[in-house]
Amino acid sequence: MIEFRSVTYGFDDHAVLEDCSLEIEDGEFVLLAGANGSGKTTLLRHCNGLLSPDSGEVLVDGVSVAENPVAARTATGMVFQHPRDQFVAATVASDVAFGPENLGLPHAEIDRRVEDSLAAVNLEGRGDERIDTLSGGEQSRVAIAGALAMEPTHLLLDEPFTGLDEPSREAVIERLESLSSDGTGVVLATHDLRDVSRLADRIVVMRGGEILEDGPSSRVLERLDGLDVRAPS
Ligand SMILES: Nc1ncnc2c1ncn2[C@@H]1O[C@H](COP(=O)(O)OP(=O)(O)OP(=O)(O)O)[C@@H](O)[C@H]1O
Repeated sequence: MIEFRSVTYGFDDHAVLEDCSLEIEDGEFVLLAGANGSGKTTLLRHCNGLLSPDSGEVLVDGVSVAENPVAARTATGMVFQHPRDQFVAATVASDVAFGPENLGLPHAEIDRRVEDSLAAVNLEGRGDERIDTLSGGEQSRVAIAGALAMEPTHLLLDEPFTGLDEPSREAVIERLESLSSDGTGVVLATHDLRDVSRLADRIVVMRGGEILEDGPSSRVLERLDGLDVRAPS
């Protein structure tokens, strides 16, 4: 479980998160919705210790992220909005393998995870390519594969569909759907709820650093007017 307890956070003097409290159960599929600048990315970055609250606390599986960021990072696989920020190796397969290698897994298991994760994002057979020769959308898919390969309890994705073409978007949605039905928790930050709202158990809407709505998808979808979120048509 991921728990935010009264989390407040600011950049300089500018408050970005205000008293955010949220509990995300294992296996839940949660859409974190909100306009640009509403605080979604900032909230997600607290789950793995990239940011620490000015006040309040974030816990993953009952353990404070501030006290044990390594445990939090193992349990929560994060896909950043700008994938270039997260690459650590030169080629596709070596980047995707990096996380599982750090977990000390056997080679055969690492190879299996790399292969499965690349297939999930339509990049099978492209493991030897250099990341800096890929398009932006392909790089996004490598970043998603890297998080999938960690087989985390919760997968956290920040606007993962930006720049993806339709087949890749569909492949990723399909993969999220199957991961979710296999019990992986998914938290997907987006301002565009098309295609994904049907997958979610719950929608949390942020505005101005506050949690404005939090409830079952069907109920929240009826309350999106004026929240600058693109609703499913
Ligand atoms: N490094 C930073 N320094 C100063 N202010 C920042 C920084 N990162 C984010 N902010 C500010 O925090 C607020 C929330 O930003 P955040 O990126 O969390 O929003 P978001 O909902 O994820 O938006 P988007 O959909 O555009 O990614 C914005 O006002 C933004 O300008």
